[in-house]
Amino acid sequence: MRIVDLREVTAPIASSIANAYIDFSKMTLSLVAVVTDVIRDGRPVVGYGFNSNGRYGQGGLIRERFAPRLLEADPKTLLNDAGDNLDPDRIWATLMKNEKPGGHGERSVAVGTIDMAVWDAVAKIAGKPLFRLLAERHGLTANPRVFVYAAGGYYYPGKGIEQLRAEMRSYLDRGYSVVKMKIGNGIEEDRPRIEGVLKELDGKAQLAVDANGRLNLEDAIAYAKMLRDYPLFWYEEAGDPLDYNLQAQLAEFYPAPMATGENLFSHQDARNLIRYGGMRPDRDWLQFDCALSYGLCEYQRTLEVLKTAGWSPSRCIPHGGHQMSLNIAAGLGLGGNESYPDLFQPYGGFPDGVRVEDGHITMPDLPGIGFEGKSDLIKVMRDLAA
Ligand SMILES: O=C([O-])CC(=O)C(=O)O
Ligand SMILES: [Mg+2]
Repeated sequence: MRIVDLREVTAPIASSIANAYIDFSKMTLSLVAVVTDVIRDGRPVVGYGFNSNGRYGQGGLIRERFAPRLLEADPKTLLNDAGDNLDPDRIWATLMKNEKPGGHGERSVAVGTIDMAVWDAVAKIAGKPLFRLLAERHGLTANPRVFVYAAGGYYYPGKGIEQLRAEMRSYLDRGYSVVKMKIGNGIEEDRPRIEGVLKELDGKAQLAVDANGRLNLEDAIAYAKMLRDYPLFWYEEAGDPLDYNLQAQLAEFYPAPMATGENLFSHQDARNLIRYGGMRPDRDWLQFDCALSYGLCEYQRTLEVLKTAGWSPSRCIPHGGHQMSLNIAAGLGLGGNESYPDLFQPYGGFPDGVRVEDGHITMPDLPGIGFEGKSDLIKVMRDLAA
């Protein structure tokens, strides 16, 4: 049993949306295929992975550094003790050989993308949905019903409050109970946007707001004072992701739930947020996204760090809207997952036929991560592996 190839293609996921920090006019992602010599149902098992939006494709790093490391390794060193499957942690250690600690950034995206494909292959070789495999490995009971919320509400050229309200209405109509919109371009602009959306929701769903790290301490506090007039689901990523002091100070001005963590890419950074960011385990939310942060092998270490600090995995609702985090949520008891109903296709979203009901989806029993159940996505994946 061995990995015979690792392929990468950098693909566009560009759109004309913008948050308070970046626009997505040149956004890309890496799609990878880990091809094995294991045969299931008459064809070789191929694991697939991609990074989520917000960081760009990592073709250079994957092709120059990580794929060669994996393909040059003695295949036996990448297997589990029983020799009947690949071992994700041994593969992870091989990928990260001769990498210094610290400075977690783009390489964490490259490794997270490959790691997703490896776990997909491992669950397919085991013949199980990844969420069931994960639950078994951790001695837990899987729960295929997962909370999801609808993320959107971007700034968009020429987009007025009426369009924003219509967008949010469409999420309500599709079964979501929590929706999210962007803020951070200025209180004068954002207050009427928030009030318009709340009016549209009319108490039938809750609203989360996301500043994408745009605000300095003074502005983050000014926003906090404005936002606490409204019953929000959460106030997300007010300031720079590494400014733990800002996050900690904000709690004095904002008693309601806050969320952050999508731009922290290692368990060490997650631990610093918990140690120094003043995050409150009884109400705040952690959004670490394995596809940007060294993958599920690292995410399991992050969950250990949280446990040690007294945090439940149910406080985690990852960023990114991909099926990998849906599997982790269903298998390891996270609080849910993000979803972008109208963006980043064909990568994000759910297998065909999966519907949102009362803000939840139910995972179908598909081997691996479940990409084979999403016809537009598996088509581009198979094109890469062909
Ligand atoms: O706009 C983005 O970069 C995505 C984002 O923050 C989120 O989904 O929370
Ligand atoms: Mg965000």
